[in-house]
Amino acid sequence: MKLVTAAEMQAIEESSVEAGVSLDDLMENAGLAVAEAIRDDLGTHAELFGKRIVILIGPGNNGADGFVAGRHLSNWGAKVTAVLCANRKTPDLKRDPAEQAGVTVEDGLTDSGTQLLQQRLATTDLVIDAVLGTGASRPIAEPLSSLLFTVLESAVPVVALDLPTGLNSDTGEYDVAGLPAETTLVLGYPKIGPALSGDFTVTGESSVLDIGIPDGLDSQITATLITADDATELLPERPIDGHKGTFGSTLIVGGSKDYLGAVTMATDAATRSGAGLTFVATPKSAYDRIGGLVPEAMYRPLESHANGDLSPTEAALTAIEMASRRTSIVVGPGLGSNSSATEFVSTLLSQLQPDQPVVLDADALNILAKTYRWWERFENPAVLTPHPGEMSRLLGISTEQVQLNRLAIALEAAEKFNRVVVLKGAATLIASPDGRLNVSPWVNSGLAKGGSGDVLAGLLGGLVAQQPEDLFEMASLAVFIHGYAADSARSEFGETGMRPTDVISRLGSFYRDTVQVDRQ
Ligand SMILES: NC(=O)C1=CN([C@@H]2O[C@H](COP(=O)(O)OP(=O)(O)OC[C@H]3O[C@@H](n4cnc5c(N)ncnc54)[C@H](OP(=O)(O)O)[C@@H]3O)[C@@H](O)[C@H]2O)[C@@H](O)CC1
Ligand SMILES: [K+]
Repeated sequence: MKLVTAAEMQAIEESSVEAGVSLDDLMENAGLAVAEAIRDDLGTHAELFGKRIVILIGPGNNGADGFVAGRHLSNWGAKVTAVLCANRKTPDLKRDPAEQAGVTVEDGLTDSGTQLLQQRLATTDLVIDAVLGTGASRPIAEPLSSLLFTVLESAVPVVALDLPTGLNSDTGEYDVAGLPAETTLVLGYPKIGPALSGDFTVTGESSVLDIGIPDGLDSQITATLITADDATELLPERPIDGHKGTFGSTLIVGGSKDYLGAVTMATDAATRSGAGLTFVATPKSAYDRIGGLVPEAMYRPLESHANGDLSPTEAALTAIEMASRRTSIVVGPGLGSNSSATEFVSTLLSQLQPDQPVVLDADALNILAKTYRWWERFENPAVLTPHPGEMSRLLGISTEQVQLNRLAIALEAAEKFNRVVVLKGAATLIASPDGRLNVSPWVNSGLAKGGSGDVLAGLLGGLVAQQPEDLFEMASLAVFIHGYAADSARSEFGETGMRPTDVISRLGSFYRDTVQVDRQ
């Protein structure tokens, strides 16, 4: 499912006009679709008759849509009052027809406006928020903030038209002076901001309404929300007569004397990915304590000094030998980033067969961030899986800068490094150097715990092992499956109580559920 930015929606509007569907057509379609959705939600025309509806009208086209919806609702028997929450341009083309259809227009901007609205709300069944849509451009100020607060206090149910006022369509940032909705009726395409924030307390339940945008214009949209159907399509084939060689093999390079859990979780996750074989290369100091912990995997120690640190040159030779017949390699979980680990990673990456796909996670990313123009030092196709802190180090900017514009940052990093980038966070983003961008539908604070990233890296390594040509697709699939399993862990333990190991044990559930659907 495509997700639009405000600028893309604007461009689509312009292309619609060129294709013969005018802005007026779109607004008429939008207003009618909103009115129909409200009527259908109530059940019948009879239910709508006599209902008291207040429409909050803003300064732009969102407000114009509100007038069109009000016109239809009034024609169908509702008692509609449009409350002006901003000055509107004259002539106000959608206002006159609405008034002719019986809509009462009141000015919310006068001194007595808020008081009048307060009285009216006492007998109002429904508020339609047509104040701001995709054109919101600055913080909400007086007198609008008081008007919106009056509505919020009244506890009358709110239906937002296109977006709840205060919710930024691109970033998902929410202005606390805004108006949360019970329902959001989204026009044409879902907006990317709400998907990125994942805060459904602001949008309530969303549905997307068809407003008659001509077909074929969505190629202008960069971002796609990954749906369960998309993920099902991406699952690597599992031929009935396949053997373990059919499903590829992954090598996980990680662990250190100080960090033992990360590589174990990545390995455990890889064994639930469907890959045929999982190998682990871990420093001798770690091998002595965790070697064999995941019984399905094959472990080998990497040469270490007496103090437990890697012996970089010999260890890299061993890892390269182990990597030689593997169809994917994961580097990073728990590896540490001291000088031995840094030299080891540099040597390993520069000597791998250049067509071998690599998943770079955790400490591998911190090591690369310290390496001058690392992206030119090896040729291998790769997926990088940074969290915002790791991304800030990779790009040399602050974490706040990353968080403020995650979409652009993910795309910029993918293009600059010429690698697939998974920018983790609420609604993880997957960006490809060719400009494609997928958005995870999962938002789950239960994943904000040490170990979640290791699980994702191992799962991804195992998926890439099965389909090494399709890094963007496998990264998107891994993020989806990881989120799906985490959702199941959340239903059992809650966001507070769930652990990364609970996610691992549920990684198989998406395959199981999908296969069951397939066979029904
Ligand atoms: N694109 C499409 O295909 C279609 C779009 N459609 C509809 O159009 C909507 C977008 O319309 P829009 O561009 O007129 O923007 P909208 O949100 O109504 O308001 C912009 C106005 O608000 C003002 N303003 C900004 N921030 C503010 C603040 N904090 N407090 C107060 N004022 C503020 C801003 O002022 P400015 O920034 O210019 O100073 C400007 O005057 C879209 O959501 C959908 O409903 C459909 O009808 C048909 C198909
Ligand atoms: K709105």
